[in-house]
Amino acid sequence: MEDLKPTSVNSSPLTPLGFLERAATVYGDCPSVVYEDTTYTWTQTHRRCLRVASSISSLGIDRGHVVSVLSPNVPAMYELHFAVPMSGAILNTINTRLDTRTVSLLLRHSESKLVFVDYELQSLVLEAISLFPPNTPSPRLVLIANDSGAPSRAAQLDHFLCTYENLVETGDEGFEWVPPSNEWDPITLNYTSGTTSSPKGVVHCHRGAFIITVDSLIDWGVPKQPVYLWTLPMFHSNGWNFPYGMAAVGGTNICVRKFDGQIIYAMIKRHGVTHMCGAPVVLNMLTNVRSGTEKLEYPVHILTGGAPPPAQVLIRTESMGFVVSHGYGLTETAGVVVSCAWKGKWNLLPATERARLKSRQGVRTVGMTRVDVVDPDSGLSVKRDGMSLGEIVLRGGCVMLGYLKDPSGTAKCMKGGWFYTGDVGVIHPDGYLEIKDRSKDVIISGGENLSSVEVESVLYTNPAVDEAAVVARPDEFWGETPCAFVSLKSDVTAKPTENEIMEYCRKKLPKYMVPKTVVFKDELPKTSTGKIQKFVLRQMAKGMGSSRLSRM
Ligand SMILES: Nc1ncnc2c1ncn2[C@@H]1O[C@H](COP(=O)(O)OP(=O)(O)OP(=O)(O)O)[C@@H](O)[C@H]1O
Repeated sequence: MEDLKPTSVNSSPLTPLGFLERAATVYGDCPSVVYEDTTYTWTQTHRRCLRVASSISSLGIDRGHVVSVLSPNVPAMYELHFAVPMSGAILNTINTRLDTRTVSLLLRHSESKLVFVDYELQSLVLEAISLFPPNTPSPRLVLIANDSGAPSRAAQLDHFLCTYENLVETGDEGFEWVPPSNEWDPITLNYTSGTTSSPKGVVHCHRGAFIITVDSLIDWGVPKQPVYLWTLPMFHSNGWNFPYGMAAVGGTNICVRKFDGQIIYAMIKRHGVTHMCGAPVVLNMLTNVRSGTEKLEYPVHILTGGAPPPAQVLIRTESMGFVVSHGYGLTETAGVVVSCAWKGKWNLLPATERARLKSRQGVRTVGMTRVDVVDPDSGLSVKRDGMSLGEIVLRGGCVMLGYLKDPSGTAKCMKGGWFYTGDVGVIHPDGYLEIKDRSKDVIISGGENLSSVEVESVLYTNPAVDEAAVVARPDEFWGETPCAFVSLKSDVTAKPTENEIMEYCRKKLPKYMVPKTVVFKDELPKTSTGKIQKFVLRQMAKGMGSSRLSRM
């Protein structure tokens, strides 16, 4: 059999871009993208993407160039996920809630040649470019005009080449899109959300994007033609690659510019939404605007990840009629690579036990090669006892190529055949993995490693608590002690005191894990993807000085 080798017949580069043409053939007259009063079909979406890709090409954008997009989840944002790489370029979606200085830095770092800018974000981008040092080439700009198609009143059109719709109109729908010459060609550049550090430029290739897309559909059990509500920002890790996934299964993408709990329920009712994704904060939103007695008319599937979902939040969400799946991944893996694969027999367990099991991150998805938890010193696998802590390491086809222009950062996390996640976890005897913390968030009190996530999950069981985050506060004696930041539910009449919260924890946690400080806040600081910014809280806790001194 040695003479049997890969040939051009069986080794075409893997890419998710081909899903679009197939969707147009199979689902041509079915809805592809719905936004306010506009509905496109898959035939239209296919043609619009080809037109935009041809226009991008005719602007001189070529293989390997970076094209950035700053936009909420509107149809142009969806289409650009195909149109940009179809022109051969690399898609760089930028977090729309970043400050001017960071956007400026990212545009320079990526050497972006062309930037698509939603009309609401034009001043952010124009100011970001004005911060470029002299003699730095500026990218050209295309305006994604307001929803009626006309440039907004305030649009400073003279800064822009044209509008997005101009590119659609003047483009060629017979354009032969540029396939990757090699499946390892980059397709996307995403800057991490910066929960713990300054953003790093994660580069993924066509092959990785193909693998994660197909893998995520299988893992979540997405059927053909789902109705998918875009509650996850597409700028965040390319919406876990579901823009490509929806083309693969001919789904309907329901786009929304902004949303809250009420809007989500209205969209579910209006469009018959079947699937959506979101960080645990989205689950919280859903349970805060409705009482537990108002049930959904039919089950809606929600995939949550991006931060640990507290068991209590899972219970509340499921009791409203949502079917929650839980996945874990990083920008560096392009989406969910570990998930809490559900066993039918667990349905027979009481709700609290089900939620406890579901809050575990789980096992590798079928597309991943290996996942392990290793001892940071020896590099050996930790015991599968649900207690031995180690760092979560991953290996598989959708791990990034590396960080852009950062060989030392890349080498630090990709070594010895593993990607080191920086997350601390355990493996339970049944083989399911559970995150205990990020290495930077672990609290070391009196030499004891303490999981902030475990303390938080107890705080979430307190009926008065809306959100909770626990960080280290310096302590002269213990080194560090847990400091809890808590926001209370708006309808709480008898607000608990600091001591009452501590007393509550004392009943449920070992002494060393009980927060020694409780700070009440109206709201906890979050990233654009709804993750609590622990580094901000850590700074606040540090600013309070030693917990020991403050109690003297
Ligand atoms: N299901 C989950 N449970 C617990 N934590 C999760 C889960 N999914 C993701 N995470 C956390 O989110 C991290 C990945 O987040 P992301 O790639 O969006 O960037 P970030 O880590 O927030 O930003 P930065 O790396 O700049 O700090 C993981 O390393 C993990 O800590």
